[in-house]
Amino acid sequence: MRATRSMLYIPADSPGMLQHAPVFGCDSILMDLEDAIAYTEKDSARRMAVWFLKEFDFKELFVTVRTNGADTKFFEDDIEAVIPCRPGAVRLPKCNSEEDIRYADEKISAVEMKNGMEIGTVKLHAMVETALGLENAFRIASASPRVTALTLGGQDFTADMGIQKTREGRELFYARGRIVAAAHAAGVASFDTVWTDLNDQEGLFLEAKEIVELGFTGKACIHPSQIATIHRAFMPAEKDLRKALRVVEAAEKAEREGKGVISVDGKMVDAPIVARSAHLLKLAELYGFDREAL
Ligand SMILES: CC(C)(COP(=O)(O)OP(=O)(O)OC[C@H]1O[C@@H](n2cnc3c(N)ncnc32)[C@H](O)[C@@H]1OP(=O)(O)O)[C@@H](O)C(=O)NCCC(=O)NCCSC(=O)C[C@@](O)(CC(=O)O)C(=O)O
Ligand SMILES: [Mg+2]
Repeated sequence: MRATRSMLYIPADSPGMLQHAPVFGCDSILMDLEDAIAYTEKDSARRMAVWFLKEFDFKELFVTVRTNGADTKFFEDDIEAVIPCRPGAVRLPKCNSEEDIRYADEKISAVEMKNGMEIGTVKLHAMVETALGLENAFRIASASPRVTALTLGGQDFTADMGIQKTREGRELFYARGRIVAAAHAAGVASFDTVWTDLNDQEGLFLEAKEIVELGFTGKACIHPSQIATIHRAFMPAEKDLRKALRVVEAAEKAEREGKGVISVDGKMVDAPIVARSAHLLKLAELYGFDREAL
């Protein structure tokens, strides 16, 4: 298991930004060929992406490439160029139905086959960015075993809905809840959308906390300064970790003594509470928490 908390978008036509990617401390990068790239720069951005994927040492970073949409004239060229470079995943924008996934899957498989790669080598992260995509979220997530994540594109989603994106984000509450549940039901990861105000770290933190509580496994970002804030939001509070540890230890002791239901701090503890506590500790350890330090 690897942490997927922070995913830094880097426009694929920015070698200056790309070359610094391994020093920022993010869990992964999203090399963008879609909306961060001007229409006239698509070909040169694609060439730059290929060069970096082949020649540059991204160290431990998981590298995802966001291609242009499956319905654009750039998509096939993107897939043809990028897949042989074996990025960890391709992020497919504006997925409206399982048909988009099947189409992309077929194209990727064909390129993998042509290049002697095992089918399914490059994973697919499906972006839900429209009301139609949201309605089809579970079908999108389960359309192919290649899909390993559902992701929300909040800017496009609000534009599609004809609503405003606010600091509080109430307008995305339903979409977030639906995406996270659809992803979980399909057994894939769920990644939240970007926070665009580079001068509002508090707003970013509150939003990141909320999406962690909803169950998202990661959040995209657009600037290196946002990475630490996202990581802070993903780390459970020390008091919750202490409580989780007490619950897990009490449950282990009860099992040794052949006891059924137990109580911790005056509250009943049953199997789902033990499972939640164990999960919280496991996540915190994945994010660098040392149980012995409590
Ligand atoms: C916003 C800005 C222009 C500001 O630049 P500025 O240069 O003014 O910033 P400064 O503070 O001056 O930078 C200080 C130093 O950091 C370096 N630096 C900055 N950003 C860096 C970075 N990302 N990676 C590495 N390095 C970086 C910079 O090079 C400089 O380095 P140096 O010169 O050496 O000192 C820049 O950040 C940027 O381009 N961001 C990515 C934008 C992007 O990809 N958008 C598309 C994805 S979202 C989308 O499509 C919505 C979505 O589809 C998706 C969804 O939600 O998932 C939906 O529908 O919602
Ligand atoms: Mg978008």
